[in-house]
Amino acid sequence: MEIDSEWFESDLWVGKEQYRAVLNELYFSWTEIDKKKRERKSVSVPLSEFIGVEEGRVEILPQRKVEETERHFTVFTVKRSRGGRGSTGLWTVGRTQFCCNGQDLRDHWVRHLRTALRKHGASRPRRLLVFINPFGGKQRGRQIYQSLVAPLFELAGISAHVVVTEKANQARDHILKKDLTGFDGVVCVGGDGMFSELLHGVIGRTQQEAGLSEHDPAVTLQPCNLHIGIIPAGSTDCVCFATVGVNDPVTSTLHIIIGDSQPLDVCSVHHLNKLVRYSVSLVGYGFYGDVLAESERHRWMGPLRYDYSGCLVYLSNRSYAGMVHFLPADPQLSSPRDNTRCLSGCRVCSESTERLFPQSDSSSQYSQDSSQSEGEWVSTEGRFRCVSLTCMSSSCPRSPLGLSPSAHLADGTGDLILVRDTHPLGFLTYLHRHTTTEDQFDLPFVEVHRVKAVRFSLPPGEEESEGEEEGEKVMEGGDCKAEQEGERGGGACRSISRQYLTSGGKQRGINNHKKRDFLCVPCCSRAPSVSVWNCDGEILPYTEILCRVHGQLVRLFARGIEDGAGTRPFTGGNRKCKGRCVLHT
Ligand SMILES: Nc1ncnc2c1ncn2[C@@H]1O[C@H](COP(=O)(O)OP(=O)(O)OP(=O)(O)O)[C@@H](O)[C@H]1O
Repeated sequence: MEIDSEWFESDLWVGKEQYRAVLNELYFSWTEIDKKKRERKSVSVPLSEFIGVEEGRVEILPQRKVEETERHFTVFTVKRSRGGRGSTGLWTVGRTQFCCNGQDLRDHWVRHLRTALRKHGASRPRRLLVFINPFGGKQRGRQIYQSLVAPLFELAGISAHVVVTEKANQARDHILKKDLTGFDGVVCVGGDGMFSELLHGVIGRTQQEAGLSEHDPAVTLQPCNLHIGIIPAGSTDCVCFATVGVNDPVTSTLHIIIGDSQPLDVCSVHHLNKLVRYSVSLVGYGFYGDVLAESERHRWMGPLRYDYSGCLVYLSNRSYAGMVHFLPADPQLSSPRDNTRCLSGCRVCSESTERLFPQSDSSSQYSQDSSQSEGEWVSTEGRFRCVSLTCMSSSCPRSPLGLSPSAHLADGTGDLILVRDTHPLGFLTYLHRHTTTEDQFDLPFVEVHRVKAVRFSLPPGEEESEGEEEGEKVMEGGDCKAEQEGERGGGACRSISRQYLTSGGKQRGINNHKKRDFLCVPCCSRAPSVSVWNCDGEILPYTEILCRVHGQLVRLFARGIEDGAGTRPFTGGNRKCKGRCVLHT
């Protein structure tokens, strides 16, 4: 029966059918034996997608139920949910109950399967630090964790230390300051805001340990070893959607359990020599900044505020003067208009690994005082409807292909989209194309560039005043000191955005725009000459910024979007995404 230590096979029963089951070094498979049947059922599960094995007849979800019998064992595997057009990206727990002809054989199977799992699961996490935001989304974080995630972690033999947060930035500070020895990863149960906390914590901690200053825009940041997992439970789960293909807690849990690893580019945002924030999806000025800022004034409206603000901002018909300098990426490697999609196992991303950390002295390139003459920087100026930098496609339910459909998750570049001032109908066409498959870059007033860095400045005479900035909030470890800790919906920059709006923008030190009354009604207020930056759904306190893409800086427990699963709508939560990914009009 036993061939060698890797192989094991015997006859087994599933229900009333008899099967020949085989375990080899890569697969566990079982094939129907009935000789009369023409088409015999055969199932083969790669060990990499094997979750666990239990003695007896066992159910895990929706509730754990165990029927202890001597001859049965139950295996749990990843099961892909299939729709009409193939994989949907949604994973469920596959469960098969096997019956043996005696307890000895049952015990042999359980032992062999557990040994095979241990052997092939070297990259799987054993110990995780989990942060639950009890107030995220529909406030179901705790329930989602207890009913869907914890039982699967237990089945897979993962031990989790759980922290239910009591205030904003607790997760970030915990990661920055506490002993993390023995943890293989950190997981958040919440939305994009919680993910951002983990992102800042993990990056900050790694740089601290490497003795690197995050405030130096020229420094080559140390890639982070600690993986980040996202269990979607927020009102916006765009990062999860973009890296897994769906926002489903069970799917994300299974990606964590099997130790999937998706590297992710991160964009650092600096003002002078201060780190302002990290972003993984959108850094947007003009329209996207205005929509976010405007929506903050209407929080009382709930999710409707995004649609309302989108319409209001569109009707206000604004454009902003600015100077954009960018460092183009190598056009031989990929292009934002090459009609490719970054899918699981993406060739462009995997080939980029070798060239991501060049040993060049690039400090002068990233200085905010650098001019076009230095290096390969390109400059352009004018009036823009919006200036957007995205490190991923930023697809979301309203924009299934995203802000930049061919952007890559981990190739060390971002896509810079410049939408120049145009007539309202032209801009509406641009916005509308995000919701269809029409090429949004095929418009005369739109430019897209694949870049490694971007610097934005105001035209001469409109610069931010340095003196006033001294008294402003200074970012430490990627966030603002002036945060209002514990505030629901926290995030330092969110509190800034409110302060900013109530103070008419004075604290940002904009020279020429003494009072910023933002939008009153579309045409009754004098148009401001500066907008604000929307950085993954948070308002930045500076206008003149330097963005730099750090290739594969962090790793998520994910594998990118599997082929055929890219355009599935959100499975839960609502359809708002705060102009983090794409507009709400
Ligand atoms: N216990 C807490 N109390 C208040 N705020 C918290 C708490 N825990 C985390 N936060 C903050 O709440 C913010 C939003 O959380 P999260 O992203 O999980 O939910 P969300 O519903 O998607 O949020 P939103 O749509 O308001 O951004 C995060 O920026 C986080 O810093």
